[in-house]
Amino acid sequence: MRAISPRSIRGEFRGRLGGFALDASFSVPAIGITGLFGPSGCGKSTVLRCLAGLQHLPGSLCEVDGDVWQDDTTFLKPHQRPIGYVFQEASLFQHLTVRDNLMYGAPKRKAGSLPGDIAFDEVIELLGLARLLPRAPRNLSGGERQRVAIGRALLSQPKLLLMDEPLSALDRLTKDEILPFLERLHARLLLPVIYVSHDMAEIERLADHLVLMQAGRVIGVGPLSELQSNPALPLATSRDAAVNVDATSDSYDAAYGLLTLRLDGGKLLVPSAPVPAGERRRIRIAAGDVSLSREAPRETSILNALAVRIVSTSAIGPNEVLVVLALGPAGNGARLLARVTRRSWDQLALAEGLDVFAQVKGVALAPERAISEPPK
Ligand SMILES: Nc1ncnc2c1ncn2[C@@H]1O[C@H](COP(=O)(O)OP(=O)(O)OP(=O)(O)O)[C@@H](O)[C@H]1O
Repeated sequence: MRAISPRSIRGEFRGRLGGFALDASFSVPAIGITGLFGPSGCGKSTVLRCLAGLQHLPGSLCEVDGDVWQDDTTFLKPHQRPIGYVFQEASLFQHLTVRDNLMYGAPKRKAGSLPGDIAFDEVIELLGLARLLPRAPRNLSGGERQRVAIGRALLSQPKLLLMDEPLSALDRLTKDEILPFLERLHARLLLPVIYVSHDMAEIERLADHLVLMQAGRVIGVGPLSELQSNPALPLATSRDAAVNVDATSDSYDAAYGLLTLRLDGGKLLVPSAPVPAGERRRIRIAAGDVSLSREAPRETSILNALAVRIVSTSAIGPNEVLVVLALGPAGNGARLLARVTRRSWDQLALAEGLDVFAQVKGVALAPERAISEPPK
């Protein structure tokens, strides 16, 4: 008998849709946000529709947190699956107020009355909806409409929230307005989310885990930073390759406006407004902002020079080398990427396994983000 894994979301979806062949298998933790990422047409929305039961591919498997939604003998219809679904464009009922839209689809019991329920007031507060409650949908901006759609999905008390490119219909400014709301949801709610996007910037801000797709297949599954630093995957070799690392704020130097962040295997100094000690923040370090040196750099204006070990290398084109680095003197801390010229690689006689120094020219600190605890 096949073991059902609690606290995980498992999908094995196979089949043909017209000329498109899907063969996508993954297992991710049933906590936090899992990004489903890949180029247009690779099958992301189809996988989401399979999870929702909107697409039935016989012979497939779907298990969520210990419950079987699909196997050889079971196929739960969409309304039998405890899911919330947020689409690209919010489809609100025009004849209902925002309050009534929010309560549409909510279970008849009082929200918050069962353990694990998301309370009405909490949703209103998290999504900043209080002043919108009496309004009609036609009097809302695109961003406000999408926040209401997210609130409505949450109040249906789902076990899994599916979001299909929820920001892609919005302009840049509106996206930036909504992202902090999504980050707050992520920090405060335990609800697992599968988040489809083809915008890596969104994935980098929100996702804990990633399912990477290409042409109907899953080509990588795992924690975001692991996939970002895997040279066999296209994220690491792309022009704007970067690694996102979760760090903890340490001391703050008010005289220079510099925050010390602790990360697995090292410390970084980042220009920042004051941040209380002990706060978890996500940082982004681009491969192009990391250079290597054999000696500990002295008399340099670069704030951060970290002891690292060279884990692996691969050529990118004829004149560049992608270097995977591990922080810490023992080379077992957080991973970073560096992109150096082949000439520098040869001149410095760099090699895999060597202990060197990584000079980090720029670190982007996420504006404000409490990171949910990783699964036990
Ligand atoms: N019911 C269907 N019949 C035939 N082909 C389909 C059907 N549903 C999806 N497809 C095809 O499957 C492929 C994957 O579509 P899907 O919408 O899942 O991709 P996607 O990765 O979400 O793309 P995008 O980012 O552009 O939304 C596409 O080529 C699409 O035309």
